[in-house]
Amino acid sequence: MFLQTFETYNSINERELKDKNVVVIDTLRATSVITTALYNGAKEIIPVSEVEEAIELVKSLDKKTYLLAGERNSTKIEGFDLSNSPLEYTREKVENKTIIFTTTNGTKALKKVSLADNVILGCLLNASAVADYIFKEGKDTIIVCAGTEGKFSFDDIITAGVIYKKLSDLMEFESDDLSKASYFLYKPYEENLYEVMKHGYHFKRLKELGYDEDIDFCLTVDKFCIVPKLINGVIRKSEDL
Ligand SMILES: O=C(O)[C@H](CS(=O)(=O)O)OP(=O)(O)O
Ligand SMILES: [Mg+2]
Repeated sequence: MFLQTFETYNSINERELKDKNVVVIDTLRATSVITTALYNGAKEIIPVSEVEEAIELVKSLDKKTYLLAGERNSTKIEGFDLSNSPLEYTREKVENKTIIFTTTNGTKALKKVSLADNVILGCLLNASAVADYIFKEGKDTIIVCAGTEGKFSFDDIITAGVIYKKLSDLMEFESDDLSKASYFLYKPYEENLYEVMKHGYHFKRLKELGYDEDIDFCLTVDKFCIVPKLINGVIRKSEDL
């Protein structure tokens, strides 16, 4: 098995994704939100790139069955039901709902890889479940970090390093330099991820906005043992597919 890591989705050549596992990471906060929503009983999440697309899509849906969710500039979009804070995705709110979801980085990364035939979502919350999935699938794997505003983002690369470490506990594999770099960046801080995460632009931005509880939640390793999977533009728990 060969593991390759991309620091953002911009540099992805979709033809490289065929017949591979693709893991999309947006730890702060989109893939953490999606993992939490599915764990709390959401039926499915439909990622869309643009706000207008989300609003158009729900016109054909029964209002009782869906929620409009996401952010722009890290804050809830006017008229939407939920923001991009995982703490809002409680069972009471999301159970059995279809969530139409758009964010700045994560949903764009998901759209970019949507033609691949095996796309899963990773974050710190489900890192071990993702490593276990990759191990069982046994296929060459590409980790796609959403990044922040098209650039390298600490939070995503550190998460890739955590998944690398957990995968190396399960199997032997070869990897590219960025995969190795993600591991060596993470390893000295494995007992306290804050000590490295706190230097990241995205972390600092969310902290300045007062999203401390979101950060604490998203930096919790292995809170959930589920793996979200994107098939035909819809994300559901892989365990239910
Ligand atoms: O809401 C977030 O955390 C970010 C938006 S920003 O980069 O902080 O403006 O969106 P995400 O798509 O979850 O990275
Ligand atoms: Mg992010």
